[in-house]
Amino acid sequence: MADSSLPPDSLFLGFDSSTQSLKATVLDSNLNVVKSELVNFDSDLPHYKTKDGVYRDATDNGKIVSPTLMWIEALDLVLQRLSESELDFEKVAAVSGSGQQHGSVYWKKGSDAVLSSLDPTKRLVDQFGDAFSVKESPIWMDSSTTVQCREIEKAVGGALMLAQITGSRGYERFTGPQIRKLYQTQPHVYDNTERISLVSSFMASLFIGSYACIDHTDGAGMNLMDIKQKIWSKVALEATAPGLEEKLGKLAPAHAVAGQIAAYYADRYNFRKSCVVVQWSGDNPNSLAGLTLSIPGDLAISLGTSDTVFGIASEPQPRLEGHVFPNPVDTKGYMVMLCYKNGSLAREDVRNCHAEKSWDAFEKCLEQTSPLNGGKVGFYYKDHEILPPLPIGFHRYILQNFTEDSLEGLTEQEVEAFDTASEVRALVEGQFLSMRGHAERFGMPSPPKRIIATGGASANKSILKAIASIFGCDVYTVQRPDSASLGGALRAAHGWLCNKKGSFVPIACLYEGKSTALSSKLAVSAGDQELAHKYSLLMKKRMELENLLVQ
Ligand SMILES: O=C(CO)[C@@H](O)[C@H](O)CF
Repeated sequence: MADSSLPPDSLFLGFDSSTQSLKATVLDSNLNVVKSELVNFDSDLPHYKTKDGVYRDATDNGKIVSPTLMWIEALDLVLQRLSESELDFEKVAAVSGSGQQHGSVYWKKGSDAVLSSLDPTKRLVDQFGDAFSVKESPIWMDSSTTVQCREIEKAVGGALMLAQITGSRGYERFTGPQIRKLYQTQPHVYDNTERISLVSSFMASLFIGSYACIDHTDGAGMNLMDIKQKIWSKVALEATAPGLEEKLGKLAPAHAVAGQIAAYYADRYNFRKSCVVVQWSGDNPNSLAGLTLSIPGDLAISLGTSDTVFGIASEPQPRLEGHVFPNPVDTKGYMVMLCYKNGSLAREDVRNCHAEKSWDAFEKCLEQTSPLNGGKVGFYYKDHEILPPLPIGFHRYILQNFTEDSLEGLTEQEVEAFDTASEVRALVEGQFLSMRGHAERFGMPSPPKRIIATGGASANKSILKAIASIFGCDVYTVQRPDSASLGGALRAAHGWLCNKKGSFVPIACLYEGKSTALSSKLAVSAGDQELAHKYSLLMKKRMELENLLVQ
């Protein structure tokens, strides 16, 4: 394996600009976490008046956005907090990070001049007040572009064709449909936009003081990039909006250096001038890196604002469900993923409605109820769901003649509510039964060799037990639930090493054989296989009920 030595006294700084917060993680050259900071948008930046980091526009069906300047001010604040924690910025050799996928930032004409002349005596947020043609960025929770999805699909030859070209069929949250909606509804704003960034490349641009490229992995979350050739797809661009390629700029590999850190950071925070900024990428791709997911049979489940299931694949096999992205840390491989919108916010909603707003009470409800929930099956869509594409709504069924061992003669009765404890279990089992059902439909390993769980809810043992029972495999966790910012720091080190070697170096050479913050440990052993079989029957019934809801 190549020499993986990182300079002994160097640090690697990773960020995660997600839906609700901006996190920072600092790794030393042994890949141990030496510092971490977090800025929560709602509580630390209350003057933006977001809820869970977003604005839900009640009038425009499904429109969900976030104030672009809030993300910038969060960066000012997290750097200030790192400075107050006495981080020696001079030791930082490389910076990288992750951004929530699909979100888009619209730079007004002339803003490259602002980026390239930042005044170190001022905060960043005080210098970008007039830099954006769109002040509130559409983000991944938005579901207002169904029309644009169908138009783009039709123009390229259908949903499956778009998936085969770009890795996904048209999805409302994807950047291409969002751009098309802007072009159609605000053409003057579109014309006045000189660069369109993803959240990932937007944050990288702030660090290098010029427009950063979009990377091959996050670029696959746009319905615009050819995932095999890793170039912009001409047919997809033309189906979306005119003159788009010029506004997107060039693509680059996720491990490439986006640029040298801007003088602003050396002057204001004492970063070394030679500090490199490695391409940022999407949050889930960074989590894949942070979890060191490299075994084909493994699956990761990330329990954050969104819930995602992802793994690696050697060949892209896009379908009408799910997503395929180039692997951010393997130039030949791919990442496969499912995404759910009703993740942590749905769990919090059920906790608040049925478990006294307490995670302890939530956990007690799970412990007081039995696996399979006596045949009580629920669908909890507080927000418009992605998988399956269903509107806001709650659906509850009690399976009649439920024997756990057979679907024979099984009928279902729809009800308004379950008892409190069953509501909690129905939500949890419903989320993971759906994941298992759609993972199998997407061709993901079933059962997986093991599941590595990350994200806030991965600290909840009862939830991990449900995952182990439903998937019938061991469940591992990592030391830290913030795998995206950890992945950002690891990718900073990886990109630094590739840059030093002048060629791609397998990321495993950084951590193989070492015990680091990236190591995972067994949290819950696989449930008994008989129970997993019973869950497979319940899953089949649930998928039938879901199909009826979708029709
Ligand atoms: O839309 C998603 C992935 O496709 C979400 O997981 C966002 O990346 C969350 F920020």
